[in-house]
Amino acid sequence: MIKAGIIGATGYAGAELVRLLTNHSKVEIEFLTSRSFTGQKISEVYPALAGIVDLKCEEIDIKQQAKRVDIVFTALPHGVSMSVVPELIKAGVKVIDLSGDYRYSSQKIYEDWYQQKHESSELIDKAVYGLPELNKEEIKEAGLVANPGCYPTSATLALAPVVEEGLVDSQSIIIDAKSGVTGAGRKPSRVTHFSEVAESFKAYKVGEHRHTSEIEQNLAGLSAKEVILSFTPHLVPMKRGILSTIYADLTQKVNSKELIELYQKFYSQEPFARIRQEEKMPEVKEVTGSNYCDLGIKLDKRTGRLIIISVIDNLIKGASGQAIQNLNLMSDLDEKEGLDFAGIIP
Ligand SMILES: NC(=O)C1=CN([C@@H]2O[C@H](COP(=O)(O)OP(=O)(O)OC[C@H]3O[C@@H](n4cnc5c(N)ncnc54)[C@H](OP(=O)(O)O)[C@@H]3O)[C@@H](O)[C@H]2O)C=CC1
Ligand SMILES: CC(=O)N[C@@H](CCC(=O)OP(=O)(O)O)C(=O)O
Repeated sequence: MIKAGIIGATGYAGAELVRLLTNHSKVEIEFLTSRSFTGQKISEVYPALAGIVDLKCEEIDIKQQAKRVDIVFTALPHGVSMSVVPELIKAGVKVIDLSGDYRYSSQKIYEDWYQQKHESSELIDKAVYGLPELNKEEIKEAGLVANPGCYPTSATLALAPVVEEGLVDSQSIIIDAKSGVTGAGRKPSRVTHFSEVAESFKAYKVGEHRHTSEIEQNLAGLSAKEVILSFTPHLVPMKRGILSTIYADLTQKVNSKELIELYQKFYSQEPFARIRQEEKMPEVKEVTGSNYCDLGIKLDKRTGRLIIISVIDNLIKGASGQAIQNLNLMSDLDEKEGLDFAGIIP
């Protein structure tokens, strides 16, 4: 059995890791950490786990915790992850970090967009970006995986096939994405509490969200040309899910059938990317509770513009499910282990 620890287990991403790992046949959870709930059982924090995982939350103590495990998930806010990851790596433990701290190959881009100094820049070159559909072989060999952000997962999977083929103008891309409120984490805030969010719908960080740079980095790796795009995130009154509507100008004439075939070919070996063939576009509820990213592709015949709809569950394919997919690859297991289930119906 692979022994795993989860640091930041009482947050939404950490708790989702706990929940999903209870169905993983090759992983045993060895420890969980939290500051606010030290000494309490995770099943007291989340009664849904009662009788399934009753481990007590511990304080972070890397020296002794690193000896007990093979792999650690760090589900901490960005800026905090980089204060624990170096010690874990030094202790010889594999790490999957869910924050933004190790997602960038350029320290400067990280510091510009996250507005903070990178405290462990020596690990930037060692970290592998954990998007299995694009980076599988590197992830298999990695000691430190930087799990992607939720919006970048949805947008990158939607655009990768056409950007790689040079079929879209890399400066014409517009990503209009909407997220459920769990994307902002469990910590309460004025922006996310019920009466602020319910029955409303708003754009935020317009023209300046940090995920713009992560998506650009991902697509630049596939494109022969510079990628500069517009990304606007929105908050919608639902708990989970992201729907991205993406627009891009085509560089050459292609028809809908050819586009769908391109996507099917690109993702033919990928168990968690599903391409819609029919007219009906994917909906958030069709992936909620699952690790799938569903993609709908449409050519707007009047404008000749490509429109892509991409849906994921932000806590699963956008965070904890993808982290388990990465663990499977790093551990030479079936990529689908512990994740092979449909979303919740309806
Ligand atoms: N929510 C989502 O949809 C996604 C989240 N992510 C990333 O995953 C990470 C976790 O996110 P999420 O679970 O939503 O966030 P939460 O705010 O829900 O949870 C954060 C966790 O970290 C702990 N924590 C917070 N501050 C500190 C600190 N200074 N020292 C030690 N522990 C701390 C919290 O517990 P306590 O305060 O008790 O210590 C809690 O367990 C973040 O980096 C986030 O950006 C990535 C993709 C999607
Ligand atoms: C709805 C909401 O607030 N979402 C978060 C993104 C969550 C995520 O993926 O963030 P990381 O890059 O920090 O891991 C945000 O916009 O900041």
